[in-house]
Amino acid sequence: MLTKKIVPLQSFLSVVSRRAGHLAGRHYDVIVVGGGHAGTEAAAAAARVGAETLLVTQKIHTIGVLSCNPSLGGVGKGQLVKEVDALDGLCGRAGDWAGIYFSILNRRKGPAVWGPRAQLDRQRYREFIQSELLCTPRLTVLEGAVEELMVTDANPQEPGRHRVTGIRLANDSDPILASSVVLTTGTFLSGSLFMGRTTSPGGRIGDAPSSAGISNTLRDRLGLRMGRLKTGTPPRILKDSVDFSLAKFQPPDSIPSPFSFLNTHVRCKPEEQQSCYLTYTTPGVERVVRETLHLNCHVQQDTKGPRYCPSIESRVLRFPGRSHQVWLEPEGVNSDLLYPQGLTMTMPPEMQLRLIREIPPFHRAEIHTPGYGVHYDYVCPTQLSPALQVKSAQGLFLAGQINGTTGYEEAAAQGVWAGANAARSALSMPPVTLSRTESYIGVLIDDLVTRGVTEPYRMFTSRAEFRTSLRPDNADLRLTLKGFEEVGCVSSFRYQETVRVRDSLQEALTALQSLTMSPPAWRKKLPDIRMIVRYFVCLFFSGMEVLQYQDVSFEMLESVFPECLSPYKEFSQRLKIEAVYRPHCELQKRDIERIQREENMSLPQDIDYFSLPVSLSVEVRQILDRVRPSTLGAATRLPGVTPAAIVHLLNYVWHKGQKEKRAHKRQLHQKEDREEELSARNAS
Ligand SMILES: Cc1cc2nc3c(=O)[nH]c(=O)nc-3n(C[C@H](O)[C@H](O)[C@H](O)COP(=O)(O)OP(=O)(O)OC[C@H]3O[C@@H](n4cnc5c(N)ncnc54)[C@H](O)[C@@H]3O)c2cc1C
Repeated sequence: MLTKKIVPLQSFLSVVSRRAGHLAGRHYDVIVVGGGHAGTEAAAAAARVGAETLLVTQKIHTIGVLSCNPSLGGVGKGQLVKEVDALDGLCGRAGDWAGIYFSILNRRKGPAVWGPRAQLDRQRYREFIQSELLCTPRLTVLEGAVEELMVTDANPQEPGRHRVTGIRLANDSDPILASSVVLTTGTFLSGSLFMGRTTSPGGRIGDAPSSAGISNTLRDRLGLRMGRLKTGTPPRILKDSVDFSLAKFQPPDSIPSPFSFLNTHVRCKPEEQQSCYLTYTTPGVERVVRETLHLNCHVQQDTKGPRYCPSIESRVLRFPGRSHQVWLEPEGVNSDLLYPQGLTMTMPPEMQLRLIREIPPFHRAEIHTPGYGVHYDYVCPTQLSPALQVKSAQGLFLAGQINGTTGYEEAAAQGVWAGANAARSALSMPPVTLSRTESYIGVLIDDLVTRGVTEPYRMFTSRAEFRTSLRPDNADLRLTLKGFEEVGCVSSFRYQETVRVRDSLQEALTALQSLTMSPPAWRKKLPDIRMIVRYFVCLFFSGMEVLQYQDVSFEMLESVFPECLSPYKEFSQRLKIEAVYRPHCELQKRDIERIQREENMSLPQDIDYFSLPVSLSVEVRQILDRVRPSTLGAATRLPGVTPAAIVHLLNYVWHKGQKEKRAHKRQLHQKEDREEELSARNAS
C-alpha cells in the first residue's frame, strides 16, 4: 500500500501564520496569491526552484479544495496530470492518495489518447495537498485576503511598462514585497453567485469574492484587457435517498493505474474501490427546464460558460428532445453525498428538486446542497508571455482560471509553469518555455497566449497535433529531465529515477532490436501470431517489429527469450506502447527536424493562402495571409501558426518547388533539343 504520513490540518495551522503583521515589509522572492489548484502547484514549484515563497490564501482550510467534481484527469486532462507529476508537481501523487475509483477513459482508442481518471475522496485530497505544502522547504503559508497589488515604474532595462513589487492585504497598511507575484485567484475576481433569480457576491459557495482592488489594478493601473466568463456546479444529493437499482453500474478498472511516475500502485485497494453508476434524463427534465427559464438568471446571461461541461439547462436547450447522460459519482469514502455529473443547474432550489425527481434513480432523492453558477472576471491571456508573465508588467505572473481556463488540471499545469518561471525571474534566471511538440502543457500555454479564449478553455487530445508522441506513459521522459536540468523544479531523487527508467528502456529497446529472425523462425517461436510478411520489404524481423503486432505482448517475447528480456519485465507495457508508436513518432521527429533544417526556405510572396490545397485551419490561413512571412522560419514564429500547419506548408512549398524545378529542367532539355535540331539542320 502507498504509505504517507499525512500531517493533519491542526499541526498545519500551528506553523502557518494567520496574522500578517509580522510579515509586513518583508521581502520574498515569490508571492503566490490563492491556494487553489494553480496556486498550490505554483507555490510548491517556486519553492522547489529555490525561491523563498509566500502563499497567501483567503482560508487555509480550503487549500486543495475541489470546488466542483471530486475527480481528477480524463481525456486530455489525464495527460496534464501526468505532465505536472513529471515536473514534480503535487496533483498526481494527491490523486493516487485520494482516488477511490480509477478508470482509463478512451480505452478503445490507442494508448496515446487514453485518459487516466480517478474519482477522489475530497477530504483525502485536501489533506494530502496541505500536508505536502507544509513539508515544502522555503514555503510559508499565510491566511489572508489580498486587497491590492503594489505597482511601481518599470525597470527600464527590461521590457514592460510597470513593475509589480508586492501585495497589500485587507486591513493591513504595510505591503509585503516580492520580486515576483503569481496571481491565481480562480473564479474569485469580481465573482458573483447565481441561483434562480438570486445573485450574491462570492467566489464559490461559502467564500467571499476577491476584493475589487485586484481587478481594478489589473484593468485600470496595468491596462489589461479583461472579460467575464461563467461556470456552475450541480446539486449534491443524499446517497441514501437514491435508488441505485434503477441506474447502470459502471465498474472501475480492476487494477487502478497510478497517476504518478513515482508510484507503482495507488492507496485504495482494487477491491475497495467505490461504485459509479450511469443514468439518463427523461422528457420531464426538459419540461422543468423550460418552465423555469424565466426564474433562471444564470442561463439568461450572455456570458460564456464551459461548452464541454454545460449546465443541464444549456444541454436541453441546445439538444431538445434528447436524453442526456447523468453519472452518479461518490464524493468520498465516508461521505453521505453523491455528485450527479451532468446535472449542473442554477434554477431555484425547489425547482432543482423537481427536476432531479424526474430522473428514475432520483424519484425520492433529497438535495443536500443546491447547484449554483458563478460569474467571474478573467484576464485575456494573449497579454501573457509563454512563461505566463504579463508582458506589460514586470514581476507579475498569472495562472489558472484567471487566464480563462476551466478545470483543476488546466489550473495545476499553468501553476507549475508560472511558479517555476516566477522563481527563475526572482532569482535572475532566464525564462523557460515548453513547446507544443514536447508537452500538453506547451499546447495549453501556446493556445492561451497566442489565440486567447472566447469561452472557458479546457484541454482535449485533439488540441495536440503531436499527440502520438505526447503520451501519458512517456511524460516523465519528455519533462522530468528538462525539469531538473533546465528548469530546476524537479528533485534529484525523481531525476535519478527517471534516468534509471530512460537507460533501462533504451537497453530494452536495443535488446529487442537485436533479436532478429526470419518470419518462419518467428512463427516457429510464436505459432499463434499472424504475421503479414512482405518479403520484398524485409527478410528479417526484429523483436521490436514483432512487438508492434496487436496480438503480441512483451510477456510473449519474454517467455521466448527470458535471458535477454526478463530484466525489463517492469517496463512491459511501456515497451509495447513504444514499439507501436515508434515508427509514427520517428516520422513526426523527422518532420520537426526538417522544419528546423528548412528555416530559411523562401515562401512565395504571391501565394494564395486561402486556396492552398493543404490541411490548414481558416485561422492559420488568415494569419499567414495577413503577415505573409518571407521564410518558413518566420512562419514558425507567428503566434497561432501550429507546427502541424508548418509541416503542411513545408510539404506544399517543397513539392511545388520540386515540380517547378522538374518543369524548368524539362524546358531546358526541350530548348537544348531544339537548338541541337536547329544546328543539325543548319549543318545539313
Ligand atoms: C461553481 C464552480 C463550478 C465549477 N465547475 C467546473 C466544471 O464543471 N468543470 C471544470 O473543469 N471545472 C469547474 N470548476 C472550476 C474548477 O474548480 C477550477 O477550474 C479550478 O479550481 C481553478 O483553479 P484555480 O487555482 O485557478 O482557482 P480556484 O481553485 O478557484 O482557487 C482560487 C483560490 O484563490 C483564493 N483567493 C481568491 N482571491 C484571493 C485573494 N484576494 N486573496 C487571497 N486568496 C484569494 C481562493 O480562496 C481560492 O483558494 C468550477 C468551479 C466552481 C467554483
